[in-house]
Amino acid sequence: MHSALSLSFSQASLPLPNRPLCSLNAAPSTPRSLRFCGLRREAFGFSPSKQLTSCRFQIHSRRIEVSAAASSSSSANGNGATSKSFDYDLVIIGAGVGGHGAALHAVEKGLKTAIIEGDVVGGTCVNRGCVPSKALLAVSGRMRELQNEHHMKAFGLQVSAAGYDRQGVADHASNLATKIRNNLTNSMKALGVDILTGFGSVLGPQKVKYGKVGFPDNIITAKDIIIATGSVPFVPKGIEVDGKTVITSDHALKLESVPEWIAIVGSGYIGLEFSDVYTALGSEVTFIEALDQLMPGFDPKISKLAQRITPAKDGRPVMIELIDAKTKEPKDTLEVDAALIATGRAPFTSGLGLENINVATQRGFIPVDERMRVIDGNGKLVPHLYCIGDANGKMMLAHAASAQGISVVEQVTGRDRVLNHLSIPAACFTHPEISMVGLTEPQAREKAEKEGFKVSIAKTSFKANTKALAENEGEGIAKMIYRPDNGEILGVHIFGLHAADLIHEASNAIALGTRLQDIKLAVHAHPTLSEVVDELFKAAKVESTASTTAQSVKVAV
Ligand SMILES: Cc1cc2nc3c(=O)[nH]c(=O)nc-3n(C[C@H](O)[C@H](O)[C@H](O)COP(=O)(O)OP(=O)(O)OC[C@H]3O[C@@H](n4cnc5c(N)ncnc54)[C@H](O)[C@@H]3O)c2cc1C
Ligand SMILES: NC(=O)c1ccc[n+]([C@@H]2O[C@H](COP(=O)([O-])OP(=O)(O)OC[C@H]3O[C@@H](n4cnc5c(N)ncnc54)[C@H](O)[C@@H]3O)[C@@H](O)[C@H]2O)c1
Repeated sequence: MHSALSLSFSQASLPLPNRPLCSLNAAPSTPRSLRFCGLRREAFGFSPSKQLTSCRFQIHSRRIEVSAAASSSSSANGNGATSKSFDYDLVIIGAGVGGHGAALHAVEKGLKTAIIEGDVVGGTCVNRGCVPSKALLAVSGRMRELQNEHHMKAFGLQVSAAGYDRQGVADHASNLATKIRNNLTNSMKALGVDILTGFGSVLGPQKVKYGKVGFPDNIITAKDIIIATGSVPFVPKGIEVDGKTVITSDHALKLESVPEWIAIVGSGYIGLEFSDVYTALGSEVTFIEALDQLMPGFDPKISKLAQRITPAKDGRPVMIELIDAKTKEPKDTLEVDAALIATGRAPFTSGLGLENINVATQRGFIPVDERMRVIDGNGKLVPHLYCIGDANGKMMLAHAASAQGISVVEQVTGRDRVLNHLSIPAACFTHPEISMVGLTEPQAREKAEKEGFKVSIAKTSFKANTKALAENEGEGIAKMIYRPDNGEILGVHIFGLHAADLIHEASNAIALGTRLQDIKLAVHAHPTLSEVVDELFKAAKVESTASTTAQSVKVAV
């Protein structure tokens, strides 16, 4: 498998420590225009700016700061009584979406639960991730539509020049983050989860301390402990982030400026979503990607299509070779107004006291088994200790963190549950959206070759979908990879209007083991976008000897 695929969307996106920018060699077969030592320029939007400012790089490391004195809220109704020997049944370190999901489920299961937070409730997703970025993307979607005269005319609409107030857009993002943060906090308080403020660490088996620097530590015991400490932006060595001209997503989400020309280093989720925002607000965006293709984690068909229609004002993406792959000679210097470093996320696991329980991290990630149980330095499971979310690196997505938390609570309350990560959907909220679940085609073919089964592909487009056409959004495709011998869905990839919502029919089918020969008989309302997925299922050619879901798969109840 090509190394690019190891950074798959459906797998952990490992940051690449100590990897200098542009240090990767492209595959020898790569065409000349793509042969660069991992550095490629792709300009979308306006033609290159003439007036450019050099970026200065400085090293900056980020630490979570304890924001408030250690305190505990009183336990209200709903939070169960613990067994006598422990302060709590469950203590969670980190109140991001993973910790929050686990806490709510724990209370539902009757566990006396506490959650320790060293910064603000909601973690990355709510404060510096999913939530504010989707608010910015909601604005970029509308801007795109209003700016697209052709699109508007096709509806018979006339719109005068669209404009925006930068601070107003920024406020929309920060207001939404505040609102969701309050919702999260209130939901835990209402159920009686004790929210303990301070930096938490593991003192020993079933023992945790938390507190603020300079204050005495609070020590609590728990029958089970979940580490859910998340991640921070990963910045490759040698790049200095100043928060103004060289920024990470933490800064970009505040939208303190809209640079005329911005280089985005890394073409993963963050790079793509911010390119959507910046281009809609008038910036020229240039991608710099270390691997030999843009969007290396996506199914190749989808990434090709997405690149082709990434909005470009002049319709011509510019591609410039910067460094020779073989000689490593610099070919060009890129001078831009700002650079967004979107090269992955690093786990935030330092200071957790892992040495007290003989746990060694792997590139910062906490090693866990398929049940999120922490593995120690001797390869043994640490009793009563779990790690969920970005900190274990299995799948750096908000809903994956939460689902892992729920699966841990299920286990500690006596119901064994192994989460199928191949059934967890992912979506990139660009315009149009991109979504996926399961394997990409190259991954599926590799697996098929190893395990000796056949792979088939079904494709449909949005072009014939009535709802999409009514919206003048006929550009888009859906692709499914499946086994013709038994009707198993291996992967689904959608690119088009509301792709992020459409993927769930496929992800639920994978999670429940539903086979194509059954789901293709299900009925979809007309006219809806979900008919795109219906068509995809109906297009599958499953061998007549394949048994139905009920006979072939045991669905857990
Ligand atoms: C720009 C951006 C956009 C994103 N968009 C999406 C999206 O649209 N959809 C999606 O699914 N995912 C998205 N993600 C990813 C998502 O935010 C993460 O996968 C998710 O937040 C991980 O949740 P978590 O609970 O593991 O960690 P986090 O959300 O990072 O939370 C960890 C919490 O633990 C606290 N903490 C850390 N150490 C300690 C300690 N020792 N003691 C006490 N507290 C501690 C932190 O302060 C933090 O509050 C996005 C990420 C970014 C950066
Ligand atoms: N919509 C969403 O669900 C969403 C949105 C944003 C972020 N996220 C999550 O946040 C995580 C971080 O996102 P991300 O986009 O930073 O990471 P990513 O892993 O998705 O993409 C990083 C990209 O940077 C490239 N890269 C790495 N080092 C480089 C270097 N030195 N020079 C040039 N390119 C380099 C990689 O090849 C890769 O293409 C992701 O794992 C994702 O799960 C999810």
